[in-house]
Amino acid sequence: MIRAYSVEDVRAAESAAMEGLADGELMQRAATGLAGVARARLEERDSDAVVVLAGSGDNGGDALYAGALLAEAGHPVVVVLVGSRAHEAALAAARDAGAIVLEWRDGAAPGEVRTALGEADLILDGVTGIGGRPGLPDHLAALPDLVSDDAYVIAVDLPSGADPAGLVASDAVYADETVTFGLTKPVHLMPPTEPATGLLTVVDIGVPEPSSPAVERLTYEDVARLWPVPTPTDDKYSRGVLGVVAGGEQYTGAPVMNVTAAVTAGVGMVRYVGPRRPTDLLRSLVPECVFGEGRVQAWAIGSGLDAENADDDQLRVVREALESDLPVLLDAGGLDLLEESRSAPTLLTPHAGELLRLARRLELGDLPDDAVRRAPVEIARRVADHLDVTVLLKGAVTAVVPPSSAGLPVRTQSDAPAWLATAGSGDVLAGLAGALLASGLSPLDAGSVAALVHGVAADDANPGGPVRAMDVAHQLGRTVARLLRR
Ligand SMILES: NC(=O)C1=CN([C@@H]2O[C@H](COP(=O)(O)OP(=O)(O)OC[C@H]3O[C@@H](n4cnc5c(N)ncnc54)[C@H](O)[C@@H]3O)[C@@H](O)[C@H]2O)[C@@H](O)CC1
Repeated sequence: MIRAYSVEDVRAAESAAMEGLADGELMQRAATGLAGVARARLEERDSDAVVVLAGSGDNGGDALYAGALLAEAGHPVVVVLVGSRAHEAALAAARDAGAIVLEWRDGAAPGEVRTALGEADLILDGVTGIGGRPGLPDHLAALPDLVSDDAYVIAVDLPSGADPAGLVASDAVYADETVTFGLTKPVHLMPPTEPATGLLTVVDIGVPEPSSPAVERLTYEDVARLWPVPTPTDDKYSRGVLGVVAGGEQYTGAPVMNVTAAVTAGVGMVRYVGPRRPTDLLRSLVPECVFGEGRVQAWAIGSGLDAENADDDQLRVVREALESDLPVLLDAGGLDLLEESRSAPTLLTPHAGELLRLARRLELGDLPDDAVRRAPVEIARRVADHLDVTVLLKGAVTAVVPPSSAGLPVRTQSDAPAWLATAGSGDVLAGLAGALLASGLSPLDAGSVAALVHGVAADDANPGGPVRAMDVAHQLGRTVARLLRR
């Protein structure tokens, strides 16, 4: 498990670590680790010229001390001071080591700064760290255009401009790599900010780990730990029966993908409830599936289901499922059918548009069109709290957000190649997560394990290339086996 801690917890842990250490010791450790990574990247890339962007705070201090170490090692270093102040001792160290010092404190970039940025092989971005407000200072808006495409950008602690809490989207430096100190922070793992982080490298500076993370990310080991592996005494019922209510006469593909995914992921049995055409199709395509009502351990409801034109039988079964004490997953059209909170485990799997529609239907505050893009986890949290459900918000970084009442951290996963953004992949995810709910996992575990396995299976199905949803569904069993074997 990868764990990230809130800025307050990071600051408290750093203060605890500083007790008994000489003044500035942690910053020296941070700068030494940062300079070590920077030197390795310069060497790997057979390159030389370094530019240090240094802001007003301690993040600028880290960057300046690292710049001093790189200059001492013989690299040409240009320091660009971009804040109203600079860390004095660190700046003196950089000067003493031979760095050239330029200023770009406001307005357009001076010519010599443009030249330095255009010629840099490696840039250390030390504008803001965990003390940063979201967004770049106005005068740095043009920064991305001034950086050569060939330069390797290392963000110091976090990409400047990105919200340290990872809650809101903003202008930020997009780094190739982020070197963070001691602890991972939410900015590195959350949907609106992770894309700016690049490769994440954690340098140990001796900061103790706080007790409760704000964000978690599952690794392959966690999948091996959480996956419901059958024992010799299991049978198809004890392994979990998933009921699927999906599709209709017009939408026949979604149930095929739900059911194929659940069967391939190894659920004990799947029962499908739906009208004639999807039923006939499933009979020929997924012979393992059984049809009609019966006992189930969880429901996956809503993929390809048009709530307004749904079959009466389907609507009745959905009503009964929602009133039952069984776990329910609601996807796509199923999201329109949830009116109130239920006491049993419930997992919603919207994409951004569906989450916005749902939050608006529930009248959860002022919600402009870009609300979910700007603050995805906050909007998911509003829905989770209002309905007391877990919300899995699908995206390049998928967030699984439990209700605040659960007292659990958000989980985020970014295992999927961009190729997975294709019609039907959400139906596969719903079938997979539903299978895990049926085998007894909590909504948080089912959602996060499903998100990881879904993403890895997409890559396994066709590494580095396009992938169709059905291929992901067919790949699931082999990917699970691979992850369990590790
Ligand atoms: N506290 C510690 O023990 C350690 C801190 N370290 C470094 O210290 C950093 C935190 O330092 P600070 O608390 O000084 O905070 P920062 O260096 O992140 O930034 C604070 C400064 O930037 C300005 N600022 C913030 N947002 C801005 C924006 N959007 N536009 C323009 N200016 C903005 C603030 O007014 C302030 O002057 C960490 O990220 C890390 O890099 C490391 O040296 C390791 C040890």
